[in-house]
Amino acid sequence: MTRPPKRQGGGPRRGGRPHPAARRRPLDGARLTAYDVLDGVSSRDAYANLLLPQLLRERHLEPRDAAFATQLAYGALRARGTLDAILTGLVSRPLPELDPRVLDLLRLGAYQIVDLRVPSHAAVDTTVALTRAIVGTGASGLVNAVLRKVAAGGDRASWLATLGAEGDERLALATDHPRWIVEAWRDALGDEAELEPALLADDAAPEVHLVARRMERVALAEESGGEPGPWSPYAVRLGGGDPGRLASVRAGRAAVQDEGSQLAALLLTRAPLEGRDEAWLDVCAGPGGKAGLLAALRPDGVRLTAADRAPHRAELVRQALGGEADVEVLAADGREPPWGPGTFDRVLLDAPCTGLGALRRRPEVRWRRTPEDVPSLVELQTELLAAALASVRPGGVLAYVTCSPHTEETVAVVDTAAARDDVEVLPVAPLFPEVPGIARGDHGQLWPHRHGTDAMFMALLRRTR
Ligand SMILES: C[S@@+](CC[C@H](N)C(=O)[O-])C[C@H]1O[C@@H](n2cnc3c(N)ncnc32)[C@H](O)[C@@H]1O
Repeated sequence: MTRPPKRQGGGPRRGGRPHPAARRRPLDGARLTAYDVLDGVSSRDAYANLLLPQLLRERHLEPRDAAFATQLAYGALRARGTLDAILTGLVSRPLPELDPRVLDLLRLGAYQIVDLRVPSHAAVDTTVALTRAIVGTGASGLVNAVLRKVAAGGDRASWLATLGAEGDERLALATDHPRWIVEAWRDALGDEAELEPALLADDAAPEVHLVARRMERVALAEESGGEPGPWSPYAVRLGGGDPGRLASVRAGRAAVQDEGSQLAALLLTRAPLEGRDEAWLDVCAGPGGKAGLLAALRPDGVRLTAADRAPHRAELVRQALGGEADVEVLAADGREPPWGPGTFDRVLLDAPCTGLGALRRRPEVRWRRTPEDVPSLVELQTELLAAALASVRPGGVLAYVTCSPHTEETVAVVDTAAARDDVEVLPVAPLFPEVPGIARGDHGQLWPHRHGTDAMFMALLRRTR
């Protein structure tokens, strides 16, 4: 399996407002911005998907430079495992002993050489200039020498051959995933032939998906220049551009939302219900993506309650639902809810999780998460699910959703709940006849290589009494 060819980056360009490091001579704005993102992630635990847009706004990069900065920053963060494996053999000291700024500069330069195939003189010269400005002349010699060796080793395919990795180690390096995530995806997929395509799809930059919440999707497609999404009747997929500029998005009639998340909200609305259908609950609603779609899709007269434990996330939900009638937003812990048992007819539990299915959007998260994160999340998910089931009236339904396919966080959590004698599992796939390949046993599982969405898991449970 080969990686899709990636666009080549250009040479030095003019940037926007100068960085402190650029006082003496102008530096390449795109590469400097990418470096600042890598540095923020390494030194301050910043989130790239928040830091990068902030820097792009502040620096007023031209669209082409902004696109290159994004490709560089996200790509180098995703590829960290492979880049470090290459650099380890070329630096005399262990990588953690290097000045962290030098390590990030080496990663940035090496990424351009092995993955973007930027001409090596451009990649080396611009990185050496950045090193001189950011760290000092002393470090630039090391960066120059190491990057020349990276260039001499060729592209990623040549380097993988040189590193001699086999089996899961090769898969991990070829697809930019830590090995434990490779294993978790294999376990969840259950199909070895699909594993590499799945991981490669998880390593590609995602399209932007929009949701038409309070407007016709055809009008949104026209306004945005996008195409209707294949699965959700409300989805529009965009090839590029800044969705924040769209009048419909600014007015709240549309929003950015992965098509998989749209299907998760749709699942709750499609679940068969007997009797009353008046009260819906979104237990873990922040920042309000699915609650926004639920509010738009509910029949007249349905009251929507949306909660989140974190007050600032509840505030984001309030903003997302601004102007909607019959909604209540609460800052509340779903394990000790302020509402009574059996209050709701339909409940969505979009549980906090490792996010292993949404790695495309958060490039550094794959290296931040560890297997040790899983047990405490499973405990929280199990408690939240038990409490959420208590909030459903007999005959009512609950959708349990995670943006992770990890079996412990998904099937195993649902199995524990389904062992109760007042709960039955409802099959998901029959509710989505238009979505092939969604069944994971009785549950639903979307995949980036099959559906072009995040790897979203969904299960449907009914309270029998
Ligand atoms: C996966 S996110 C929800 C995403 C949201 N449904 C959307 O579509 O925008 C999980 C949320 O659960 C919240 N959360 C974590 N623990 C919680 C708890 N004990 N009770 C309620 N919310 C909790 C987190 O603050 C986070 O906002």
